[in-house]
Amino acid sequence: MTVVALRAFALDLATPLSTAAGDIETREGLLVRVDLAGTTGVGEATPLPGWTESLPECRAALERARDEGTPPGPETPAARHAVTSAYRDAFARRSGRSVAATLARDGDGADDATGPAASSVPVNATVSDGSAADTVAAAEAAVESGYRTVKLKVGARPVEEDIERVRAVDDARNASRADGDAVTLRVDANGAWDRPTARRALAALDGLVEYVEQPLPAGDLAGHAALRGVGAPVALDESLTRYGVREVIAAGAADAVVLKPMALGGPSRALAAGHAAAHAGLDAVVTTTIDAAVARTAAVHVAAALPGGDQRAHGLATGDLLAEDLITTDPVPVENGRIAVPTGPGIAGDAFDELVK
Ligand SMILES: O=C(O)CCC(=O)c1ccccc1C(=O)O
Ligand SMILES: [Mg+2]
Repeated sequence: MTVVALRAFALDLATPLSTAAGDIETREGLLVRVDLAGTTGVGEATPLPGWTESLPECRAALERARDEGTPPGPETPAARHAVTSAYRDAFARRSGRSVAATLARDGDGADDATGPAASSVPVNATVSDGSAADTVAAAEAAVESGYRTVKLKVGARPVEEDIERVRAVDDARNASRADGDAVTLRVDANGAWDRPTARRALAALDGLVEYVEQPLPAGDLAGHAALRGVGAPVALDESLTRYGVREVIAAGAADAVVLKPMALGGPSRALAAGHAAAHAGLDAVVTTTIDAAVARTAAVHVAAALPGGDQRAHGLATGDLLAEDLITTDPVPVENGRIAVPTGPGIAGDAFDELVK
């Protein structure tokens, strides 16, 4: 397999995503085209410092891959994501199957046969930090458009205000809920809290939210282990990226894990982490780092290939956070809170080929 072309892109968000770790306003990255014995594959690197290498480091790794044939290593996960997902694309296209079909078939070894990939996956709406009124309005709009899981960014304001925000959304969901039409809430603190604050939040949010994502800083595995059972379940995202799934499992630090293929080095690695989590009895959710269409679509295939991937909402509804995307027709639009998994060969057939010549 050879990297034959690179192309840089930059995309603004429609409105900045406001989180406890700062605002995300723009996403820049590179598209990669590979050749696998005459078959084309396209992949995307959209680095996000804090989660991955920087853009210059990513570009340098991809230029080395193109010019010297050196595969990007674990220190440049976004570059590795681009090359390995392009390879998955080409490999699947060669056999006329979708990436999800090839991933589900490959599994994580023979003992991990997981059955066919899901044909669609549920996704959560992603709601920025904001006032209680703005948060309720955004959550209601999401539910109105069909989402059944809503994730609120928390940790950017005093914890009592965040608890009030969640209670306000809960009140609204109970007031408007028709029978059998439950709405699930989850929150993401992006590592903002200290241990006492996290204890307070998890106790107060018990029964209100499905889980609290990354309540404590990434490095505090022991703190997360001690938080389990205090109240709402714990999901780890930044810690998973930093330590890997095996250390998180060994530390007993999480009830669920959040898998970002861009930060983990590509679809196959993200899927392997999901299998390891499932073996240990942990739920796994796939999300983007607010990627462009190629990586977002690749991540949908990963979610579809996970055991139980069609059960729990994934953080893949991030396309609408962008003001514009690489192509005008979204291959993975959200409809009624779900994304249909593309069935054509590869990530999305030849939909991306024109983008990187
Ligand atoms: O999970 C989602 O709903 C969307 C993805 C998301 O929140 C995110 C996007 C970019 C960087 C970090 C994160 C995060 O999950 O912390
Ligand atoms: Mg997160």
